[in-house]
Amino acid sequence: MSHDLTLDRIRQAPKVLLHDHLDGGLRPATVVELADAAGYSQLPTEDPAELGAWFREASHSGALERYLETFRHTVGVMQTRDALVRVAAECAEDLAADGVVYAEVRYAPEQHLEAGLTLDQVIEAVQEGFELGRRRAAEQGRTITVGTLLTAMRHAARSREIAELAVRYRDSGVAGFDIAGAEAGHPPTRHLDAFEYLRRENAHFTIHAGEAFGLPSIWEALQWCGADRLGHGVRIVDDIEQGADGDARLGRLAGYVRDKRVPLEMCPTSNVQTGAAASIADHPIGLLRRLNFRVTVNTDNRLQSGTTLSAEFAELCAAFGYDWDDLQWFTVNAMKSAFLPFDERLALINGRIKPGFAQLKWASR
Ligand SMILES: O=c1[nH]cnc2c1ncn2[C@@H]1O[C@H](CO)[C@@H](O)[C@H]1O
Ligand SMILES: [Zn+2]
Repeated sequence: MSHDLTLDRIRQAPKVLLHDHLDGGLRPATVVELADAAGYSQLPTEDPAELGAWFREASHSGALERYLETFRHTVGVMQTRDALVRVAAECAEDLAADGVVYAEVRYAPEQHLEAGLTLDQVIEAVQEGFELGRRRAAEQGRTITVGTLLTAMRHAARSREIAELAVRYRDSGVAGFDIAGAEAGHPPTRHLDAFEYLRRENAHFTIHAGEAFGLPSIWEALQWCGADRLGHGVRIVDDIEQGADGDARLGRLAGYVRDKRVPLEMCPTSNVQTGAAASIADHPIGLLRRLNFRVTVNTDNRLQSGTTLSAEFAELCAAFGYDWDDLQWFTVNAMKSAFLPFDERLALINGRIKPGFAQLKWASR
């Protein structure tokens, strides 16, 4: 690793985040305060530092299903308008403080109805929170653009309804759609009507696929559902054969993913926690980057992983020796893959990302 790629310097780089869950990114202290306000008594501890450590440990179980159990506490305290506004505002502020200039943050509106909010009220509260956070960040000299992705839970049956909301709110801050939740036993084709509807509406969507389940999940997400991007997609390496000579041979599906430049939303720490990768050093991102797949780097759940986008990059630099050019490559990949109009993507690449990295490279000559 080049010695100047410290966490502090990486924070200064203008970064792009495509895969981050709103209910996986609360500050531990906020979880405690919201639980207190709502009379939620199921937290394992009320000490913020201990709670942060608890989330990291409980999420490091080697299984996605166990990892997802921790969300009962965050979703549990995100049931009122005020809570949703606060969590979204803090999310925008925290991402901006980490140097993120463009983010797409996802959440499942259907999980926030327990205290009587309607789906529309949930979406409007979250949008209001992001606008508040954006303004607070701007007051501190940090410009961030945040879009949201509406997630439908893959074990449930509301995907068509949520997809319709993603279309209805697309001019009010919603950038796209996603499905999440336990992957094994819940193939994306169960939600085909939602995806077909979105395609007819010229809308964008990503699908969590190839995380806890392998190639069939990726194949369905792309060839049956028509996903624009893959959430994780790590298991695409199962379709790549590495010869003793160091040569890689791509199967049909891996070849398709690379040829079509399908964006992979990779989340290294999360993948180690759920067992999708043995360690950061063993993470398929090393191979996929070498083979020039359209790889992007993401946080998934900052609370459960105790991470930030800068920290994910720092880990990758330590494991794979990445330099500023690599970090810029991941960032431009992400910006190119965003669910944002082409002219706005280009403006961020040329107006913020390239000048920002040029400055960092210049300073570390
Ligand atoms: O990595 C993941 N894989 C699959 N589902 C996830 C992951 N991270 C979070 N969620 C699920 O998405 C919901 C909405 O944000 C969360 O409540 C959690 O259940
Ligand atoms: Zn995710």
